[in-house]
Amino acid sequence: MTRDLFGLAVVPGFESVSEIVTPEQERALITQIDACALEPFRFQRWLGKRLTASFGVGYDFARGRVEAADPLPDWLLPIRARAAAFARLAPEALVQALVIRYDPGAGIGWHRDRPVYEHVVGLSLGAPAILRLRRRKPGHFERRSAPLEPRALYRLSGEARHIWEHSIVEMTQTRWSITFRSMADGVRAPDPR
Ligand SMILES: O=C(O)CCC(=O)C(=O)O
Ligand SMILES: [Fe+2]
Repeated sequence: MTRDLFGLAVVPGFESVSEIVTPEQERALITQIDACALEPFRFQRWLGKRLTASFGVGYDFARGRVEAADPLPDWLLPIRARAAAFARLAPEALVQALVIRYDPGAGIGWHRDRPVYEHVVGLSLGAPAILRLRRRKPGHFERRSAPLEPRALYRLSGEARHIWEHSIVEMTQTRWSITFRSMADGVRAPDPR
């Protein structure tokens, strides 16, 4: 369990593990992500600054449903295996991989991941970032934050996944991430493309 400076658990259900890949592997992963057909995150007329590509399963925000995406490329499979081991899941349960590049000025606003997914496991690459967490309390938000170190995996489950919202402030240096997700109980992954 990740703890803050005062030794408190950041939020139950947030866990991380450092140095899951070497700096050489990190560079190779970044090269692979940059070679993907990255597109700005779009929602209706809103255009996000972060660049993304989905594998396995995509999400159509306009229709509010999952859609088929290209299968996971081979270079993602060893990382998915490690992410699954960390989260104590079968690798095949992590049906989605979302790769993101946050150039300077790009971040991600407050949200909880879509309820069609259950487990969320992410690998951070490039510049370090802070994952901000908040949950609504009467009249205020309770807030926490957790470091996202490059080459570290983190996991959101339980309370951190379902109750708290998370966000990342606009980056000043480039960060890349790979987020794996499983489908929620009773939600079928679309047939692969
Ligand atoms: O970049 C990250 O590590 C987090 C991305 C995220 O929160 C999301 O895609 O839902
Ligand atoms: Fe998220």
